[in-house]
Amino acid sequence: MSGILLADDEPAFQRLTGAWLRGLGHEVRLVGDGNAARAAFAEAPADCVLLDLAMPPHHDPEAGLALIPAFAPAPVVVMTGHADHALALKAIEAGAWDFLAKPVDPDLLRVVVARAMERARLARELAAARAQGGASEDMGLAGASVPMAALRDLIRKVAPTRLTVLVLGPSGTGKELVARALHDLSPRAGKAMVPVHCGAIPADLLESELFGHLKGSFTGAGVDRPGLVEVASGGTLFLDEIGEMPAAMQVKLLRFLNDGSYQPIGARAPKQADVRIVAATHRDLAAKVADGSFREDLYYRLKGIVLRTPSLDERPSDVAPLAALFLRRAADANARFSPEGLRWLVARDWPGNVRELRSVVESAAALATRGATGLVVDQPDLAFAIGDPSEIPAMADKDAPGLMTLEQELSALERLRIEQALARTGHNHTHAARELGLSRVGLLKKLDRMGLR
Ligand SMILES: Nc1ncnc2c1ncn2[C@@H]1O[C@H](COP(=O)(O)OP(=O)(O)OP(=O)(O)O)[C@@H](O)[C@H]1O
Repeated sequence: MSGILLADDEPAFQRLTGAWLRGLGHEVRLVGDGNAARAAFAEAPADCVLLDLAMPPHHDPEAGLALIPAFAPAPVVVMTGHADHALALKAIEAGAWDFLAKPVDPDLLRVVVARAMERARLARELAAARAQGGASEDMGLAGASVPMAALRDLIRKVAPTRLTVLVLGPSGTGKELVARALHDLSPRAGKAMVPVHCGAIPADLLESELFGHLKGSFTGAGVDRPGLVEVASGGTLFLDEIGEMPAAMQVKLLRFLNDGSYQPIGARAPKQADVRIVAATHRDLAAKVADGSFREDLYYRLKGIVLRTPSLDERPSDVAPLAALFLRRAADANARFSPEGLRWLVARDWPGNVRELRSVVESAAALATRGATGLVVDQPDLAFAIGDPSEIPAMADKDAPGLMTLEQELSALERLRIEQALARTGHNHTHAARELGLSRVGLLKKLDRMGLR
């Protein structure tokens, strides 16, 4: 059984929300308290868990927070009272995937659940691919170009060691996939690989996130919580966006790298963990060292082994095979590009690299027409997916610039900017909203208005 597990103690909310989600085609199981939720999940995991934080038997949000890890690896969406922003933040810190304020807006619920289900689907696909091929020949890193083959060779050499690795390369070039491959090809493959996005966690939470805390060590620390280094024990800790790590944490990380010791917040004695560190950034770390925002000693400690992920314009021969791979994954084995579509893909620049290519191909696959021989993705589908009206024959009229009113032109521009931000951020609404200077809710409203959700 998969689908959604909805845990909430209000019968009316359960009934209405359950019915709404079922109406959207999801399978939904309903439970009314924390213990039942844990038991239901243990019996049959769900793709996504919707969790009210203050349920019987404790009616205590801290107890609700403590439940979250029991649902791993399913994404957990917590539901909190309207004014409970601090609680929502704690829930995210405790590993929740997203949160919804009550009363829950049904449209927001639909989007949040769709995102969570998508994540679960990707995790399943990945697990299936791994189970099929173990560490497959291309290690999940597609591309036959010379730089990619060289990168895979290096990964094969470095993976079995326990050396710290720094992965450098532009955004969207597969740095996280490299970390994953290093882990999967190492003797640590049976243990966890724990990714931490150093830039996404507020500076004052990062220490507790990484090293854990003891109950009562700061306001809100209601229970002892192990840090991610402990969760990753025996495995790999992937520190993404290491360049964003606050200065105070850099010192503590250096100590951990040097002798494997760390101190949970509130603990009297240091602890030890056996963790391999893989760090990554798209930033110029040397420049950060020069301007004083990154510690030189940590930089040299990390820089022992550096792997570089090449941008797509350094390996144009990979564009077509990667696009074909993403299209097969998004649709089916018979899906293909029209010759014009393929030419367009290969001829353009991909500043957002593989992430952008993947997102454009996936959106275009959803828009494309299915003919007798299968799905054919044509150039206008791709141009529309990338949000460039000037490249869509039906919309572009370069000889008649006066045809669009100012309002039409502005809304086309607005749509273009939004679609580009979505493509760049892999359809992450929070990141796209930040990039556009909008609130997440503001962005979602615009997406609704434009029919883009
Ligand atoms: N060589 C590749 N083969 C298949 N998929 C790839 C490849 N490179 C990147 N991708 C896909 O592109 C997307 C971005 O990859 P990833 O998150 O690893 O990039 P990144 O370099 O870590 O980006 P950022 O610096 O923004 O965190 C993911 O969906 C990933 O699966």
